[in-house]
Amino acid sequence: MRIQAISDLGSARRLVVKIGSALLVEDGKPASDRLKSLARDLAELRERGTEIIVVSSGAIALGAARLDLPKGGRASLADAQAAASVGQVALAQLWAEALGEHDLLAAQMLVTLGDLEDRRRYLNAAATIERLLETGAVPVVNENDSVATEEIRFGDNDRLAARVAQAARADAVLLLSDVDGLFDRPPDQEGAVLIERVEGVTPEILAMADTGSSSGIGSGGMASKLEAAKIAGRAGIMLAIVNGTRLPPIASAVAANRGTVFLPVRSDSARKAWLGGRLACEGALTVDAGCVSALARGASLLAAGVTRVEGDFQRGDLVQIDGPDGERLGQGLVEYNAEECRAIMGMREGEQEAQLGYVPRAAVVHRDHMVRS
Ligand SMILES: Nc1ncnc2c1ncn2[C@@H]1O[C@H](COP(=O)(O)OP(=O)(O)O)[C@@H](O)[C@H]1O
Ligand SMILES: N[C@@H](CCC(=O)OP(=O)(O)O)C(=O)O
Repeated sequence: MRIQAISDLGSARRLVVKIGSALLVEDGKPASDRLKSLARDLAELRERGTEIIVVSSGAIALGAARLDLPKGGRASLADAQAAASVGQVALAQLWAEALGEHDLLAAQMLVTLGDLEDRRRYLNAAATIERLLETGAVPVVNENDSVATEEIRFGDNDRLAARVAQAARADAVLLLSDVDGLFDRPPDQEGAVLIERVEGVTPEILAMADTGSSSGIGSGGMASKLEAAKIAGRAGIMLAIVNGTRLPPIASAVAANRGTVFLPVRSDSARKAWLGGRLACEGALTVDAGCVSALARGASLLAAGVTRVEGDFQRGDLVQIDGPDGERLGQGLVEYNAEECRAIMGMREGEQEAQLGYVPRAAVVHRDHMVRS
């Protein structure tokens, strides 16, 4: 069944539920009533046949309090990593107890960006989730903050939740936040209006989100939720943002049918969805206007159309593809390393072999390994 509305969520075959720090941690302590109420909601969904995967924030907020470290953006990376190490133990214990009250077994999965960027590791994570669900356990996922560095981390569990939903082939992602959904401007501004339904995360939609978290605890903000909606949408997965402050968090939101629903506008193949949801480009190729038209027709990216090469990437790495004005056109797996790309850019096929020293490949980025933004 395609999930088209918040009121449909109870019919989802497989649902990823993400809960932010601002809901789970209050003044450095667990919001126990809310966690217990959420666990009851999840147990009821399970009873009715929905498989559940939880993505839970809160490790840094809990750990920072226990270590008496600065919270939010003021914390250093080392502080955040130390806090996450301490907080994750507490967070896992809280989930084990809350789900255990309903005879549900919590299964902790800590993932790094690389676990979902690398295709082999992505499929490995997908297999683990599948096996856990088969056993009846409830995967409780968080970023492995204690080892994530600035450059290679999700940094927010919204996009992580969308990537987990892709890997798990879920029907929907539910982001529980401290706001009713996406408003046409930051909700504290005069006249802000709730956007109830979005089909396609356009630049206009992205512009509505003021980055950063209002709670000062969370790190995702609305911008990361919109990026998450784009990632989910590529895989044909609906994403909803609802207010999780009311108890019971999910049942209240489903009954009210209030929030923002992002409906998928395409359904790439599983591999293309994985490729489109990748977040870590190792370089960028700028192409000319002729190439922009060719890519729009579904062609591969040829060296003749490349006007600029940025980064120091290897063959097989993910690179961003930009138009002449810097607009992001898409991303894909590059067939040459950066040095070779610089050597053959702008050249027709016949000129390339002399530069490469071997017969050139069909394209710089083949259309089968490319997704458009
Ligand atoms: N256009 C917008 N619509 C809704 N919320 C917005 C918007 N722009 C900024 N925000 C802020 O984003 C916050 C939600 O993000 P965040 O605090 O990270 O929550 P979470 O802990 O769920 O990730 C809201 O509390 C709100 O103040
Ligand atoms: N991995 C981090 C959560 C990062 C995050 O996305 O937080 P939030 O914006 O509160 O959902 C933690 O456990 O604290």
